Amino acid sequence: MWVSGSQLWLWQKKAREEAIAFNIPPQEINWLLRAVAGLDGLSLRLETYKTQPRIELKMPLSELNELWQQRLCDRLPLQYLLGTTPWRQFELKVTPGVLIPRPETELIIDLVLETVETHPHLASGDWVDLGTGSGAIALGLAQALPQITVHAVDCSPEALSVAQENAQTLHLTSRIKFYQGSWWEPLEGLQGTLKGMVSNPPYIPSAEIPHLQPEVAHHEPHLALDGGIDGLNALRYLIKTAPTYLEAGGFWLVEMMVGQGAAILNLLTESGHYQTPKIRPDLTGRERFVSAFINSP
Ligand SMILES: C[S@@+](CC[C@H](N)C(=O)[O-])C[C@H]1O[C@@H](n2cnc3c(N)ncnc32)[C@H](O)[C@@H]1O
Repeated sequence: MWVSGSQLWLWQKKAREEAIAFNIPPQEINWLLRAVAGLDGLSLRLETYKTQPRIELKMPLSELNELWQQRLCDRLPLQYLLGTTPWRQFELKVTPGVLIPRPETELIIDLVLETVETHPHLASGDWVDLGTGSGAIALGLAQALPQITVHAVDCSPEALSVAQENAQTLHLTSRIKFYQGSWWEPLEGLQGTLKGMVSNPPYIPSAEIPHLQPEVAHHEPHLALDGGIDGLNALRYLIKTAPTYLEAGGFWLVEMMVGQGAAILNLLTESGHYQTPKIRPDLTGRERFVSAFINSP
C-alpha cells in the first residue's frame, strides 16, 4: 500500500492536533509511523519524508487512521495496537493478555548483574521469574547470564503463550523453562536449589486500580496489577515461601510500588530467613525494588 509523502504528512499533522486535544503524547505518532511506514527518526523529526513521492505503508491509510482513532477514543495503549514494545534490546510481542513491560523494570536485570559481580556463585544454576507476563525479565536474565537456566512461571495461559513466542523469536527457548501455575506451585522439585528469584508481582492496592490512567485501568490485565487491599498480598506470599525454594545465600529481588519499601523490609526482617535486605532506587531515585539474600548457615 503506497501513499505520497505529502499525504502522510497531512495525516500526521491532523493526528498531532488530535493527540494534543485528547491529552496523548504527540510523540506517539512518530512511534506509529516508524512501525507502519518504516520511517526513521531523523526524517520524522525534520519532516523530510514529506517530499518523498511514494512511501510504502503496512496497511491502507484508512486502517492506520482507524488504529489511531482506537488509541484516541478507547485509550488503547499503542503497544497493544502495534502488538509489540521495545524492552531493553528486545522488541517484545505484547497482547492485552499481558502487562506491557515497563522501562523501569529493565533495571531488574542490571541489579542482578551488579549482584552477580560481587557474588559470582550466582552466575550459574537455576533462577526463577515468578509472574513472567510477556517473559521480559526471564528473557533479559537468560540473555545477560549465559550460564543460568531460568524457570518462568505465570498463572495466565495467555501470558505464557506470549512469553514462549518471545523466547522463540529471540532464540532463547533452550535457556528458559515455562510453567503454568501459581507462583512456586509448578516448581516443587526445585526446593532448596535455586540461586535467585526475581519477580515483578501485582502490587497495586485494589481500590487504586480504577483511578489509574484509563490505558492501564481499562486495558491491562487486572491479574497483573491487583495486589489486594494493601497491594502486598503477592509480596507477602513471596517473602514467606521463597526460603523453601532458594538455596542458602540465594538472591531475592522484587519490584514494588513507591511507598511499599518499609513494609517489605519489615516483613523480610520478621521472617528471620533473610539477610542484608535493601531498598533499591530506579534511575530517577524513586524506591522501586527490594533485594535480600537467604541466610547462609
Ligand atoms: C506486574 S505483572 C509482571 C509481568 C512481567 N514480569 C513484567 O515485569 O512485565 C505480574 C504477573 O504476575 C502474574 N500473576 C498474578 N498472580 C499470579 C500467581 N498467583 N501465580 C503466578 N503468576 C501470577 C500475572 O499474570 C502477571 O503476568
